[in-house]
Amino acid sequence: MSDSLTIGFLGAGRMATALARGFVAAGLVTADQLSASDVIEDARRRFAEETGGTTCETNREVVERSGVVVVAVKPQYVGTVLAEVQDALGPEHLVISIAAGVTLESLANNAGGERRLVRVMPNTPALVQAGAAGFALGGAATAEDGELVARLLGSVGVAYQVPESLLDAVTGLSGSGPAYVFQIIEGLADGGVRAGLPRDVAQALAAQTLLGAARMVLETGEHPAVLKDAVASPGGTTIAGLHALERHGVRGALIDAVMDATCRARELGGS
Ligand SMILES: NC(=O)C1=CN([C@@H]2O[C@H](COP(=O)(O)OP(=O)(O)OC[C@H]3O[C@@H](n4cnc5c(N)ncnc54)[C@H](OP(=O)(O)O)[C@@H]3O)[C@@H](O)[C@H]2O)C=CC1
Ligand SMILES: O=C(O)[C@@H]1CCC=N1
Repeated sequence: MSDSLTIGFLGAGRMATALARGFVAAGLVTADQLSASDVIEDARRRFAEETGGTTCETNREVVERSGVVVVAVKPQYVGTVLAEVQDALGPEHLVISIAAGVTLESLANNAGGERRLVRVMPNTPALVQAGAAGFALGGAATAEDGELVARLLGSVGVAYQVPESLLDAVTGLSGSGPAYVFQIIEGLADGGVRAGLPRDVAQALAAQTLLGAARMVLETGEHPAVLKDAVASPGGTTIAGLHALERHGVRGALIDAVMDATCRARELGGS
């Protein structure tokens, strides 16, 4: 933990709260090093309750209290928020935007080209230290800024530095991905209930199965197809289930989901 690290969120919504809670749970900061502003009083109250951080009435106040300023409003409000705080931002600030699609160029236009800017795409599992994020540094960001961002995101999951051109793909895959997986868990649990299991048991088995399978991919380093083949006995149950998934085009649906979300991120960024 660094006592001098102060992190302020402009926008105290779901992603800001997930990151802030994750940073505290990881021991990276204590609650008194966090602050957030939001136009919605309820969002400020929830941020304070869930993170223990300070909430401010204005975005400027957050900027004045913070070394790291995280822009966590919806993409369409990023320009307005940055323009509002532009003259409170100085060389002492590292500005991190987590907004889908919003480019470093657009951030620089609104925050000032000389500002140290980093574009990040996190995801909500940061809340439970299982986040997956990508980031790209703006022109004025230093190598130390990159290290700090890697440390921040690394404290709540994994983080990859990528060329900015790939951040929309990161958004379509891991930024939006938790929602796809929640839908898959819901569907598996429904299947379990359909087959006669109690709902709570079905949901726990579904979620644990995803967790276990994901850990096997990460920890064995095997190709998922190899691990899949090891589950499927000849003429057995698994190949019957896999056949159903193939009939319904599950892999194609997932590829489409990532591509559609990536395209939407590009649209949000104006390209
Ligand atoms: N949720 C997720 O899983 C992820 C989100 N992101 C990105 O994070 C950003 C925030 O998303 P999310 O947390 O889901 O959104 P939320 O709507 O939960 O949070 C954004 C908050 O900012 C408030 N806000 C709007 N305008 C201002 C303003 N001028 N000053 C201060 N606060 C303001 C919002 O109010 P209002 O509702 O009126 O807008 C809202 O409470 C987005 O840009 C999104 O692309 C990135 C990765 C994952
Ligand atoms: O749905 C969205 O636009 C945001 C960005 C990635 C996840 N949630």
